[in-house]
Amino acid sequence: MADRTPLMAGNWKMNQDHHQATHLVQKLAWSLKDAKHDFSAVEVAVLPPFTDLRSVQTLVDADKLDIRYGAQDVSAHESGAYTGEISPVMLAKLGVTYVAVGHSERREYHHEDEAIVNAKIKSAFAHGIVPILCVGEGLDVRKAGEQVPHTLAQVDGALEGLPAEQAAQIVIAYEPVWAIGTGEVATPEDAQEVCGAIRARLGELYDAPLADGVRVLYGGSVKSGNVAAIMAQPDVDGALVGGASLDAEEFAKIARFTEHAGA
Ligand SMILES: O=C[C@H](O)COP(=O)(O)O
Repeated sequence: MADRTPLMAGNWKMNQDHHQATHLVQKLAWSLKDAKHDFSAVEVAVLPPFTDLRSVQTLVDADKLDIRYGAQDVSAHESGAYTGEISPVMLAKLGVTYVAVGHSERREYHHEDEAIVNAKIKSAFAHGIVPILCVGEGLDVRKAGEQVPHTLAQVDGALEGLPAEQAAQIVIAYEPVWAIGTGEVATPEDAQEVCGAIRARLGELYDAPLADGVRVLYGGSVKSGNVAAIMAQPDVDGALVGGASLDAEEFAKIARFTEHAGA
């Protein structure tokens, strides 16, 4: 198995103004420093709202923090008459490493389909930003036992036409919609079933060594108390954390999941 560095990414969603963002990142950095966190062993990233990114960049640069940061969405276009959208060129200038693409809240409230997700992934890569592709099923699909084919269809659509050198860098987050913000965490076996299927599909679409190197995250009500069991699964390489990432100490504990296995 490839040596995949786990990634813990905090998706703040529409929370925290730019002053609060600075405090939250500072507190997270302190918590991780106190714990002597090894960022080469577990990577830590935050995805604040667009309006916070400049403040986070300034703090990370000034304090030389090892915390990475990213955006929650990106336009498929570089510039032009797209009111309200944010260009990948602008994000690259802000030093973002990652961008979430196709989050279920974007799919639901902004009607993003596979073609848009695919275009946004290509737009991010064209400017050196690594997409965190979000996929996952709703409750109806889960009840019908169709979670794997549903999620793989999303993966197929999102990756269409993506060259292997880009696919090799992508991060894919499996987030069952019924487990997001509900406290309903999927069992570790549920997470493994779909994360393993995603990796197998990458092997079919590209090749096994490429699939072996791609990080597949789980997201949905991840907390310090359940992260270790999820991370023990062979095809889960990290977590996309929503609510719990707004609490610096809790998110630091999630990043330090190896310390509280069995908690
Ligand atoms: O992007 C993060 C996911 O939507 C999970 O959110 P949550 O941890 O609040 O359930």
